[in-house]
Amino acid sequence: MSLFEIRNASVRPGGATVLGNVSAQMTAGEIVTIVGPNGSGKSTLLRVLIGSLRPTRGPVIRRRGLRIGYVPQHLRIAPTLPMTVARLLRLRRSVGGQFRRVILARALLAQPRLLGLDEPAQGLDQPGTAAFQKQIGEVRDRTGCGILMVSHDRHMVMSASERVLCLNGHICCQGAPQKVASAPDCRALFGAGTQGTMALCTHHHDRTHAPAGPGQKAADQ
Ligand SMILES: Nc1ncnc2c1ncn2[C@@H]1O[C@H](COP(=O)(O)OP(=O)(O)OP(=O)(O)O)[C@@H](O)[C@H]1O
Repeated sequence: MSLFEIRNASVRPGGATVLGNVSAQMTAGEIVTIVGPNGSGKSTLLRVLIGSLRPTRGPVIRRRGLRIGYVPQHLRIAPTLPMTVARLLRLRRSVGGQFRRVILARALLAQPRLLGLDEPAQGLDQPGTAAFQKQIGEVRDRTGCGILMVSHDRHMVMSASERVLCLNGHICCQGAPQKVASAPDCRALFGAGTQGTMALCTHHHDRTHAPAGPGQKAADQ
C-alpha cells in the first residue's frame, strides 16, 4: 500500500493557485525528489504530502498511523531556547552541515515511516552533500522509510533519488532521474542558464508552461 496518495489536489491560499490538480503517491522505501523552478510550489507540495498543510481541494489519503518526520527548509530556533546569541551564531556558522545532520537525527528519533526533507543540501559544500546523500541512503536501507525531498542540488537529485517529480504548479512529468535527465523539454522550464543541469523531464508535456515565479499564478488544470 502507498504511504500516501493525493488525487487532483489544489492549493489556493487567498485565491491564487499555487498547486493545481496534483496527483501523487509514494511507496515505502522509495526516495523521491521534487524539483522545479523557484516558486513552483515544491515546499507547498511537500507540506501537503506530509500533512502540515491542507489542500484547498482534493483528498489526501495516508497510511493509517503513518509516522512522519520533517526537516523544513528554514530552521527556526525557538527564541525561548536557553542559548546565547553568540553560541547560536557559532553553531550555525561552524557546523552548518553538522547542524543539518543533527536536525535530521532529531527527525529520525520518532522512527518515521515517511521522512520529508526540504532542501536538505542547502548550505552544504560538495563533500557535505555527498556525505548527507550517503546518510540518506543508509537511513532508507536501515529503516525502510520513504524519503521525500525538495532539492535544487543536481547531485542530490541525480544520485540520491529514485524518482523525480517535476513541478511547475502542477506535475509536469515524473520518472527515474537518469531517464529524465537528458530531456530537452525541461530546459525551457528551468531556463537555458542551467545548461540542462536541471533538465530532468523526459516525459511528454501535455501543456505549455506559464513562466514560473513568486506571485504568479500556476496553471490550474
Ligand atoms: N500561504 C501562502 N499564501 C500565499 N501564497 C503562498 C503561500 N504559500 C506559498 N505561497 C506562494 O506559492 C508559491 C510557491 O511557494 P513554494 O514555497 O511552495 O515554492 P518553491 O517551489 O518551494 O520555491 P523555492 O524554490 O523558492 O523554495 C510562491 O509564489 C509563494 O509565494
